[in-house]
Amino acid sequence: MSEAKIACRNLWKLYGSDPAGLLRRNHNNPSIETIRAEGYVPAVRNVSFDVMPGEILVVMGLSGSGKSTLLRCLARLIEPTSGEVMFEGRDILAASERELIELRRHKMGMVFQHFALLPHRTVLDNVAFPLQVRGTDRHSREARAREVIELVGLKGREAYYPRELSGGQQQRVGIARSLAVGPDVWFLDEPFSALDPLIRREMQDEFLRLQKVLNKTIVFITHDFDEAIRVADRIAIMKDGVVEQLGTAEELVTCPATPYVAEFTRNVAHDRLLSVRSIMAPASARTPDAAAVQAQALLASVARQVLLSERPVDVVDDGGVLVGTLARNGLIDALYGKEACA
Ligand SMILES: Nc1ncnc2c1ncn2[C@@H]1O[C@H](COP(=O)(O)OP(=O)(O)OP(=O)(O)O)[C@@H](O)[C@H]1O
Repeated sequence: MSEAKIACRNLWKLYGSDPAGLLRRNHNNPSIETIRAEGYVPAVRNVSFDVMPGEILVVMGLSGSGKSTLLRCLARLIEPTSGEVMFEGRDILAASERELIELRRHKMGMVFQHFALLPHRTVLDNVAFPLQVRGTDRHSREARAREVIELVGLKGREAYYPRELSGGQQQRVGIARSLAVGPDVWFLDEPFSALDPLIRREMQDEFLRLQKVLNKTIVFITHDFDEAIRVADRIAIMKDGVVEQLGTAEELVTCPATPYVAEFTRNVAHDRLLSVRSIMAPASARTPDAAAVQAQALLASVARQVLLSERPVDVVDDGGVLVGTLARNGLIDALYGKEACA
């Protein structure tokens, strides 16, 4: 039995007059050429993956690659054409409308790029709104709203109206609102895309800080690979509705499965992404050198030492135990040489 929080299997979403019929006529696996030739839009094609509890899965891809459709299918805001979506082991495609509403109200939080705050309500009322919808009494919902407002760093602005806040602050209100109901799962569709780069970075840091405290299961859409690297545990790269590769940022960068993935990851500075552990050579047990480097350190932070050392540098884990060595040529190969993909 899978322990995944969310699992989708063979998920399809095609737009057109009779997408289910198209799938049936083509053994549930029509080619993209057939789909297009018959006048259908291939939004999501045969996508399967698991999102584990506490994991941040980032979905990336160019505009139109199917990211939002996929995300909405996971929450069943859009009805998939076929396939399976399991939420905590429950088939949500079999859930009734009432069960779905309950699930979304209690278990799912959503934040979108253009988060529609209610303009005539204060920050406090905006954040408390989902609880009001749920029927929570005023005292409890306001207490909870104040708690999450503080969590996102907006304490003191409870009585402001959205128009009195900056874009970043408004997005924080959106985030607080989605957190008010205490969801287990968070769906974030380009939550920071509308913000300018500095604020965006600040929000990413804030988001990571929050996630450390909250430990949600998160599906996060972005079209920015730098953002993906910063926030993701794993990244799924989509093209024309298909997940071309799903893996850690390191895997995507060092072993891109397709030219499209390679194109996405081409400009990533390897030394700021790869850890010593990912390229070190194994070592047999012995006492490490005093100048050993940490296995989880980024290559950028150890490059000088390794390049200036005549001998391979020892690598130790958190506990100071020798776990490998890193030689100058190993570092040069990883940064400038040909990648070694298994
Ligand atoms: N209601 C709809 N009817 C027909 N086609 C649609 C509909 N919604 C989305 N599509 C198409 O499905 C494809 C995937 O769209 P989707 O919005 O999921 O892409 P995306 O990767 O999220 O793009 P963006 O980054 O621009 O938001 C696109 O070709 C889009 O035009």
